[in-house]
Amino acid sequence: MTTVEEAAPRHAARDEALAALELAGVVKSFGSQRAVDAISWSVRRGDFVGLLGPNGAGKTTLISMISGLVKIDEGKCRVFGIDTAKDLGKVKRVLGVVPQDLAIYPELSARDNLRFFGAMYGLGGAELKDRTEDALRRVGLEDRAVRPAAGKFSGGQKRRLNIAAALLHRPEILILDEPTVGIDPQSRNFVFETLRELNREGMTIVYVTHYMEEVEALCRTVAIVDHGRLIEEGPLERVLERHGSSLVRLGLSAEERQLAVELLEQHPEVSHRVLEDGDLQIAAKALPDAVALVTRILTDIAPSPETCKILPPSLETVFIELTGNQLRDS
Ligand SMILES: Nc1ncnc2c1ncn2[C@@H]1O[C@H](COP(=O)(O)OP(=O)(O)OP(=O)(O)O)[C@@H](O)[C@H]1O
Repeated sequence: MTTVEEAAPRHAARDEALAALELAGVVKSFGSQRAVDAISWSVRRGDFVGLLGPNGAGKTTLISMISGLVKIDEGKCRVFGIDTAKDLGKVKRVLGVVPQDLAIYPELSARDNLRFFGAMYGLGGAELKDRTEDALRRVGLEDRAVRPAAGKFSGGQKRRLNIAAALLHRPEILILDEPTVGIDPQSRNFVFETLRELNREGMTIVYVTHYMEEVEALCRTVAIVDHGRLIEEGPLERVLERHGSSLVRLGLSAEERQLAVELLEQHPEVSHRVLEDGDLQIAAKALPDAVALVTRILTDIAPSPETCKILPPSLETVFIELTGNQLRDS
């Protein structure tokens, strides 16, 4: 039997300069809706990238195109230089995907699940045994290898098993779609540590989520999608520097808001915007600028606002500044 390593594309391992992932003008429509709208994006080899966006932004569609589950309407996708439209078989040997939906057999033990998935990748004998045990160790399920059946696992344990299944063929790039939705804190920590370890060993990781704090905790690079478009990307620190304003949100009456807007219009050093819910949002690169104006609003115009919220620069304020919305459903 040909092992996965024997069959892996040698050029992918040789050429260090190759991007792990390259998308060029990728489009996917469902009926009249463009779920993915001309996304061009590149992921460096060895990077740990957070792909961040609200529900419905197009994240799952995008990764389904990368893994060949969904056909690309327009554009090109390459994984380590291999075109997914031309040679999906080779792509699958270097790509691991952990889907949002669990793909495990509930009546089988964790070990038997992994042996089954490993056999599907063409693994067998001692190699399959070693890799199964390694995958169980990495996700912290060694003591649950035999009992109970996977169907009796907690939600977090099932997700960890799902991750283990994607590691068996030792992919060079791993894409995880919302791997921590609905899991307990212990499993979440395990998932985080597993991913950090894999990345330290050189695996490129794309972590898809709508939890900004997870991207801040884990990733070096961030890509933000909204309404099917890539609206920002780059090293986390640089993105925070570029857009990470301090924000103040004030809940005011219509009359107070009108007076506050008139005051703010005289101060171009801070930007302002009336949000969909009627709150007034004030953004400034330098927090003292915002505080000085907010203090004037609170003393002269609205001594008792309904709400007053201050947000220091974070991915949340980046997202709000870029889209005018909070990350929905987060
Ligand atoms: N098979 C499909 N048929 C029709 N519309 C679809 C299909 N798959 C996705 N969509 C639509 O495309 C848009 C993007 O969906 P997608 O699942 O890619 O977003 P997402 O960012 O992954 O969101 P979530 O975090 O909720 O999974 C949504 O409006 C969704 O309803």
